[in-house]
Amino acid sequence: MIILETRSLKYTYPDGTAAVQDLNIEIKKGKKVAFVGQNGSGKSTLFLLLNGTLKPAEGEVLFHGVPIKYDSKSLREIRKSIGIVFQNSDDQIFAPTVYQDVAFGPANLGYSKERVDACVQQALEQVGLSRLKDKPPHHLSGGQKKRVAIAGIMAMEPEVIILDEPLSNLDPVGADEIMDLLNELNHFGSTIIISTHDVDLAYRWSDYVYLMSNSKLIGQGTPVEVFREQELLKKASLRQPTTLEIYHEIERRGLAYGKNSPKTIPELVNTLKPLDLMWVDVPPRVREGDNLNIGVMYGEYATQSPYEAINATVLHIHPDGRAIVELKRKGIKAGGVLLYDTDSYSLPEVNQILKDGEIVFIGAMGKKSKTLAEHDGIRLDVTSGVIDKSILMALCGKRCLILTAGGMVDHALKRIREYVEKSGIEFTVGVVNREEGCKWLEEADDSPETLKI
Ligand SMILES: Nc1ncnc2c1ncn2[C@@H]1O[C@H](COP(=O)(O)OP(=O)(O)OP(=O)(O)O)[C@@H](O)[C@H]1O
Repeated sequence: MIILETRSLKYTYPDGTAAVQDLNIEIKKGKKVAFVGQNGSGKSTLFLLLNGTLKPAEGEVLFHGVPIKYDSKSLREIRKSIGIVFQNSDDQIFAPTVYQDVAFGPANLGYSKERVDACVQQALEQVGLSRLKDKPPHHLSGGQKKRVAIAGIMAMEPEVIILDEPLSNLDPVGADEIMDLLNELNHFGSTIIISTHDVDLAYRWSDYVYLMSNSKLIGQGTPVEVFREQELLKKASLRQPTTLEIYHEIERRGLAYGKNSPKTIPELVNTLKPLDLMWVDVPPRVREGDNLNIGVMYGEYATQSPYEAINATVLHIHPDGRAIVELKRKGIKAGGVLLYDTDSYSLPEVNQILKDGEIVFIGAMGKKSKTLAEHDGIRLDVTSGVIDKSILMALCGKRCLILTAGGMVDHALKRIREYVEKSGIEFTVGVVNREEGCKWLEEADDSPETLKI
C-alpha cells in the first residue's frame, strides 16, 4: 500500500533556485526508505514538501492517496501523521527543558496530561535521555540534541517518520543505537524515511533507495539494484558501499562462493570460497559415499566445544586408512545465539543461562537492556552492531546471549533466520521469556558421525 506519494513535484526558492524538479515517488507503508544524494541535491527541500512545511510550486503530495491541503487544520493533521527530524537540531529544539521540548508535540495535539507524560517518559527512555530530562537543551551535546529532536517526534507516534541525516553529530555507538531504535519503530509499523550521504548505511539498512542529483531523481530500486550501477553512483558523486567493493575484489580473484551481493559482514564472510577437498583419517567402518560431520579444531575452541562440524562426503578411502573428503558448507553446526527478552527480566535467570548455556559472548540492544545489564554488573562484550557480531561469533562455534526487548527481539530473530536460510550455515537460535519460556529453536538435528581432525 502506498502511504506517501508525489506527482510531478516542483519547488523553487524565492531566489530562483530550483531545488526539486519533476519528482515522482511512491513510498510503501511500513518500509525503510533512504534518499541518497550529494550536498544540495534537494533532499531536505523534498522532506519539507512531504509534510507540508513547504508548498509545491507545481505538482502535488499525496498522503494515503489524498492530496495534502495547505489550510492550517489540514496541515496540523498532516504534521501529526508525518513527523520530521531536521538535520540541524537547533532548528527543532526550543523549550527550556528537555522534558518540555519532547512534551511540546503531544501537548499540542491536545493529549491529556497523563498521556503526554507517558509518551514523553517512553520516548526519553527509548533514546536514553531520561536522566537529562530537566536540563536545558542548549546545554546538551550535538548528539544529545539529536536524540531530543527524535524523542520529540516519536512522542507524537506519527505513521511516517522522516529524518534528515539522522546520524550527523552522533558517535558510532550512538549512531548504531539510533538505527536500532528506527528498526524497532519500523518493526511496529512506522514507515521510516531518511536522507543520508552514507552509502554503507543506505545499502545495509534500507528496503528501497532513491538517488538524487541536482534536484532530480536519477535512480531508484532496492539497495542491491541501485548500488551496482557504477555510472549512476558516479553521476550522484557517490561511491560503492564498502561491503560490495570488498566482495567484488574477492569475486575478481575467483575466491567468491556463489553469486550474491552481501550486505553485512557475516554475509561477506560467507561468500569466501571454502576448501573443497581434504585428507582425513577415518575409522575402519566408514565407507566411500558416507556423510561425515568433521569437527574442526580452531584454537582453544576446538578442545572445548562439541558444536562445530563441517558436513563432508567421503570420496575415496586410501588403503592406509586415510580418505579424501569433499567439504560442504551446508550443515556446519556452529555455535548459537540466544535472545533474552528483557521485558520479563530476572538477574538469577540470566546468571543461570550464562552458566548452563556455556555463553561466552554477551550483547545488549536497546537502552533499556543496556541499562539493566550495567545496573546488575552483567559484562557486555558488545553494545553496537550486536546482531552481526553475534552471528560472526556463532560461526566460530561460540554461544552468544543477546539481551533485548520488544520488537527488537523479533527483528534480531528475523535477521538471524534470514542469514541461516541464505547461507545454509546452521546454528541454533533461541528465545527466552516468550510464552514458551526458554527454547533453543532449530536445535541440532540427528547428526551423522562426528570426527575430530
Ligand atoms: N532557503 C533557501 N533559499 C534558497 N535556496 C535554498 C534554500 N535552501 C536550500 N536551497 C538550495 O536548494 C538546493 C537544494 O538544497 P537542499 O538543502 O534541499 O539539499 P540537500 O540534498 O538536502 O543537501 P545536503 O545534503 O547538503 O543537506 C540547493 O541548491 C540549496 O542551495
